[in-house]
Amino acid sequence: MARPIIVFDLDGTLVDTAPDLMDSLNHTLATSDLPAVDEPSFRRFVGNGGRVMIERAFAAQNRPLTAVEHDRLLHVFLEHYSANIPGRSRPFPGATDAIARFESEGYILAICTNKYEANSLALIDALGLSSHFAANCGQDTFPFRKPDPRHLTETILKAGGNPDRAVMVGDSRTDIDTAKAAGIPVVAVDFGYTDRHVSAFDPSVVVSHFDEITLDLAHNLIKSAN
Ligand SMILES: O=C(O)COP(=O)(O)O
Ligand SMILES: [Mg+2]
Repeated sequence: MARPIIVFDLDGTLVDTAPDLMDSLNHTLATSDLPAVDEPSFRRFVGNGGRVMIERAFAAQNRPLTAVEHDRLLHVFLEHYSANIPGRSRPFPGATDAIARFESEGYILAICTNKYEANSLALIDALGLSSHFAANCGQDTFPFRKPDPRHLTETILKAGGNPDRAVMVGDSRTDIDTAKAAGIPVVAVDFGYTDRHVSAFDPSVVVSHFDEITLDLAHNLIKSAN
């Protein structure tokens, strides 16, 4: 039987990137004379990549944003963010133990993120975690991205996995919608970046710590999905 696969979202799930994303967003907004966003606002803006984050920050202040300015700001954001990797970003408590747990059980591990692929690769590398992941697919890896379910299914295939023997772990509505559209069970963590509690989006299960993502839980989710 094919090896099972566990696919992690990155920002707000595997790694607490909020301090750095927020620094870069605020640096970017300052170049347009917009005030800095606070943490609760940031949590509403993140989840669909840098371009959408900037768009939402402008919309929240009722500030118009031209396409040219949007492009310029995305460039400023990405320059600042990529120059500061890994910054203060660290894996969430229990994340590296969970990686070891699933790896030693023979699971394939992968990342499916709406970060740009280069930034996802650089961050995971800077944290010394690259060797654990068979695939690390960002918003620009394929011509589609979360919530398009193909971002998840193609990540699984690229990692050498089988979508019928897969489980996703994510922190946002985007992840949950993606996994559900792909017919793949999804564990929602409740410590990530979302303005509404993840239970509102009807994931397979909600956990508050990586220790709760046991081998039994993953096994049962995969079994019940088939
Ligand atoms: O950077 C974002 O906006 C989202 O990234 P994620 O898909 O890893 O949560
Ligand atoms: Mg996320």
